[in-house]
Amino acid sequence: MTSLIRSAVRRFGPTSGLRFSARLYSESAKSVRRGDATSTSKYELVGVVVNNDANNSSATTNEDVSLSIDYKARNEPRRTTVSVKWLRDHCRSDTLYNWQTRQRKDDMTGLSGKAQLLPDAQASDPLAKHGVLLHPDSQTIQLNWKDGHKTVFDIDTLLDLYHLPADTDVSPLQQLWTGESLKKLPVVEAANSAEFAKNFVKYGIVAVEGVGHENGAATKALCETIAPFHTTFYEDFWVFSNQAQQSKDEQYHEDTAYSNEALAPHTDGTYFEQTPGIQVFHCLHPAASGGDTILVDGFNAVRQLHLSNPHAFDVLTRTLVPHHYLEGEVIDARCDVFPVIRLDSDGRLHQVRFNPYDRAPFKARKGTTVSDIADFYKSYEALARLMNDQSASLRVPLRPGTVLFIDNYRVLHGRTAFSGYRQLCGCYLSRDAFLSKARRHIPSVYRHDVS
Ligand SMILES: C[N+](C)(C)CCCC[C@H](N)C(=O)O
Ligand SMILES: O=C(O)CCC(=O)C(=O)O
Repeated sequence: MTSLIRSAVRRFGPTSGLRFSARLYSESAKSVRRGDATSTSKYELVGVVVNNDANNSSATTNEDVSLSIDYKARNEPRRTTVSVKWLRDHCRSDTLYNWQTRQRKDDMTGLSGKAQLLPDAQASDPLAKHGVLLHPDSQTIQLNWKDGHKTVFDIDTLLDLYHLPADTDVSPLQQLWTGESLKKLPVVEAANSAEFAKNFVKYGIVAVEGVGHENGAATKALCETIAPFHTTFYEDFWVFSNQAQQSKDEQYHEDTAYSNEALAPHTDGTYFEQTPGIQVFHCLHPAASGGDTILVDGFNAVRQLHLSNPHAFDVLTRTLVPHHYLEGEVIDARCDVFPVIRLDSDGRLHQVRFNPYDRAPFKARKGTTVSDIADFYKSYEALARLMNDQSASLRVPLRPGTVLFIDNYRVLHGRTAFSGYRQLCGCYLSRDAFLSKARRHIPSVYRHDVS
């Protein structure tokens, strides 16, 4: 079956095939890309091959059919192959897609039966015999389905929906940094503002100055204007120090954060399934010496790892690492369902969960070999070295009045050892709630380019 179709395309050749099909199919299909109809195409549709990928190649109604689409990107010939099920599922016709709400209308109970092309034995064009029509004028591909529905994709919309973004590993709104490139904390006038949101999304850190520091009250009030608390067993808001154990006004837990020891860069809450998304620090009483805050762009470090040691990157995106929080013998929290590097479905960096201190015992798992474990340690160590590379970190002596907001999905924090009494207040805030409100300030993060 495939060989027949291929030869048909080969006989006419993609371009001539296009001319051929142009002769047969003059109607211009309605492009499914909404918005500026005059936008110039990013791609040039060259040709299509219908592949019947089923073993029993005699089946004509087999749903294991795919289209290989030949196109040009910046005049370079490319090919992508897409299942007809995908094409039916992503149809943007008003019948199958609610353009008002940008939601599909189908309940997915019958995709297999619906994703069947309608052959046309009378057609002379080899593609049309399989229910596929090319419309070169509108650079579109039309699929005629057995249930009578017609799907039309313009080549740009199809490829935008189907392909991963250009090989960028972060959102275009994020700017990765090192201490050397960023040099200082991004400071904004007001917390609940567009500037605050844009800087938080861009750098993963942002600070507000001039906040009252007699106690934690002004900081807490400020945080409440930004997002709901992400409450945990640490409660909503805290004031803590290295002498908290002796103080009735400060929160104390059995954790090195409540000491004067140095803390290497880490993210908090790796032992929660939902990691606290925003970490807030306000130093109310600086140490006699030391106690500087260390900040590292974890996404930048992970990108360096991807470039220098792709195998280690791969290991850390797929090895689930257990973390826990213990108070004495009691395990207050444990999570072992996430890797250190979480990618989103586009392959972009979504979250770094890196806390060497809070890792739980690495249990021997079925199917995990000793060399897998050795591989993991080599990979984790490689990332740890990048996270602790001093040239990568931004060192900030937090002072009373300056409140620091950290994206705990991306930026790691730590501190240098210190002497004397050092008091901080802060909290975790809901990152989802914050980002959902931020959309009015940074619409391009959320607006559909192609829905
Ligand atoms: C922020 N606050 C002081 C409440 C928590 C301190 C404990 C942090 C814990 N080791 C972690 O990394 O998650
Ligand atoms: O004391 C600091 O500056 C940071 C403490 C810390 O890492 C934490 O509370 O998670």
